[in-house]
Amino acid sequence: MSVAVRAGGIRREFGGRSVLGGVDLQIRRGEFVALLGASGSGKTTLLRLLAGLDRPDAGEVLVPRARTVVFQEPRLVPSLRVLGNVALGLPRGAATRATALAALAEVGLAGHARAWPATLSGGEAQRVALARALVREPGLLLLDEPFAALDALTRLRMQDLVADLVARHRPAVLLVTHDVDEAIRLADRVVVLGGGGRLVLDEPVALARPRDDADPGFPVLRRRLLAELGVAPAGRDSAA
Ligand SMILES: Nc1ncnc2c1ncn2[C@@H]1O[C@H](COP(=O)(O)OP(=O)(O)OP(=O)(O)O)[C@@H](O)[C@H]1O
Repeated sequence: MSVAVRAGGIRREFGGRSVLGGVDLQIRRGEFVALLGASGSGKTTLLRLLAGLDRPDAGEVLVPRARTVVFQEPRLVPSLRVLGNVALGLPRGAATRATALAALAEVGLAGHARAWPATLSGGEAQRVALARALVREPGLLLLDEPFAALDALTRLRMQDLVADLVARHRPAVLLVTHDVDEAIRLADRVVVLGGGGRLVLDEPVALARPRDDADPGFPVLRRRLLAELGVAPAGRDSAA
């Protein structure tokens, strides 16, 4: 399978302080990679470099031309209705309207096309942000803790929705998350960014889908990742 993302020797420092100390990361087309790491380890910095929102001090970043980012907050334009937000930046016309409506239907919000962002719940607004990202058929979808602000039940539903959408559209995905279970549930591979701003673990997730922690492999991988993150002593099953 061909490569969608090729990042090699990526370095980034801020004010003389090294944040990324030489990151090498490849993501194949259609592959879902979750990025874990302690707070401040540089996850968002790496995501921003792949998004083209920032430039590395050294190293090479090759990414698909079509990239979209979904952030922790939905970042909808309050003065545009839901449909206008999904179609924002696309050529106006019947074809765009039809694809934007189809994207809204995919996230279960076909009935909200004419609603204003202020009237949406947090989960609904984030689903609009997902529709806006997917309507562009990106080769690379970058998700920066997109479910972190949602309640636990909504978060689980959103994870299922993202799994479905990604299976259908097959973009390469980089998901930044603090949630080890979320990473295991969704990703084909989990990578961990360590203290020196380098990837210290790159682990395939070889569990059958749909995934849940009744699979004996789930807690084994959870323990391994938590130990790598320094969150829990190896041997404990429960998530942090
Ligand atoms: N534009 C910037 N200017 C100065 N420092 C920055 C900038 N962007 C990031 N940093 C610093 O780089 C470090 C890594 O930040 P980053 O947001 O990438 O970490 P993170 O792993 O995503 O953290 P978290 O999990 O808490 O969101 C932090 O110390 C942060 O203060």
